[in-house]
Amino acid sequence: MNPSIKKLVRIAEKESRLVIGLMSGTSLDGLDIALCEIEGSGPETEVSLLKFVTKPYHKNDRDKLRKVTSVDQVSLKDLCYVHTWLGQLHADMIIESLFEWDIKPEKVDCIGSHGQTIYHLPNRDLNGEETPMNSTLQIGDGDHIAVNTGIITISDFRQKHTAFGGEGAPMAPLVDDWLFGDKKEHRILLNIGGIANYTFMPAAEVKDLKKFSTDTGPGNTLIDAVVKSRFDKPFDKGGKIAASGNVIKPLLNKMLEDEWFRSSEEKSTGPEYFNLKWIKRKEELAGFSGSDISERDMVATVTELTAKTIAQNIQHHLPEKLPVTVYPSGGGAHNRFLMERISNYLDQVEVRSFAELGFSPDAKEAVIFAVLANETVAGYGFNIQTKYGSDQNIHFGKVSFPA
Ligand SMILES: Nc1ncnc2c1ncn2[C@@H]1O[C@H](COP(=O)(O)OP(=O)(O)OP(=O)(O)O)[C@@H](O)[C@H]1O
Ligand SMILES: CC(=O)N[C@H]1[C@@H]2OC[C@@H](O2)[C@@H](O)[C@@H]1O[C@H](C)C(=O)O
Repeated sequence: MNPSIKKLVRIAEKESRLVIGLMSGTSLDGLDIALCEIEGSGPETEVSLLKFVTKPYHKNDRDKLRKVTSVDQVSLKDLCYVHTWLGQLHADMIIESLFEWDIKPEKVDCIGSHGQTIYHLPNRDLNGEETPMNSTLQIGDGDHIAVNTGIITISDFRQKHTAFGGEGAPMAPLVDDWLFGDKKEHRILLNIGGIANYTFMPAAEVKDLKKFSTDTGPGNTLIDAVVKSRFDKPFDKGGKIAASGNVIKPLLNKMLEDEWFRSSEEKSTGPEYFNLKWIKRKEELAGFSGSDISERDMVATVTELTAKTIAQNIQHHLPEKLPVTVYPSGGGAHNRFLMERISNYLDQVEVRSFAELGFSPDAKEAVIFAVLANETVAGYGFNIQTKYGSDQNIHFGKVSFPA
């Protein structure tokens, strides 16, 4: 037997595994690395987060990634190179972190790597011609991570989802209830990354309510884009700029009329859709020209749009008056003004710190990819509700061996 397969079987049979989860999000701030001890699989999965770090991308790294991420035109030469280079960079970051934590790579059973989404194209894409299939593309090659760390690596999780007719996102909801569901409390896990998404997990004791999850639209992506282009800062710390501006109502209303917000089913999106060009189109539709709206008012307006679209989506899917607790994660949870605005719209919910669920909110997505990898190696997989996938269990990701 291939010795690598033999090793994989041994790992699958262990009672608990040491798994590294990796997430490189849309805001390109760095690579999140979560070292987890995972016992069991499926709904019985238990995770202890042993170590967590975000290894920041240097400016040069970020520039390389920006050249190929969410852009319409790309040089194939750049793309080919960045795919390999990023796998190598992630491997280096893992080795460096393990060294800093004084943990030998041989101790780690496997890595679950999300990679970098460079384009996300659900067929509902509304920017131009409709595509007949959902597609999405993540780079940062798994073989390079496996070879350069010596650790079995599972990567490219989203393709199987699209192969089964799904949009390839959001995937966190697949395991959110295993890790964070509660018997008595109705919970919402709200992640505000570049894009915002949430999972509504009804209390397990209540049988007639269903889990629901979706992207809600922009998280930090429009706020960051405006702040970067008009203030030359990476983001609006604490939402201070937004708090000092006025919401331009006619523009906000034009934005809210966007077709993407209309459908109330589970859906996904990305910065390919919500970006500066999108804002410019809405300005024109509302009868403004580029210089009519002050920088601060523009940040206030896109912050209000973000808050309102998150809150409206949640409200639409919650049974009236149901008491729900929201646990926010992702960088946007640090934007105090944005969080205040969301709470303002949602009077039936209580907001509590995600840390009460056991670990830092910043680690959540990396932990999710550790759990998805654990499931690929040792679990029964997922019965997902897509066009073709409701009567069989499927696993996500591709396995790369170090040799
Ligand atoms: N103190 C803060 N105040 C306001 N915003 C903040 C703060 N800290 C982080 N953010 C926001 O969070 C962003 C980073 O969030 P995060 O790391 O969750 O995104 P990501 O993982 O790249 O996104 P995604 O989940 O969409 O892939 C920053 O770009 C910024 O907009
Ligand atoms: C295509 C892609 O990378 N989507 C990300 C992104 O970041 C947040 C939101 O948009 C979500 O759809 C997804 O990530 C999380 C981890 C998910 O799949 O659940």
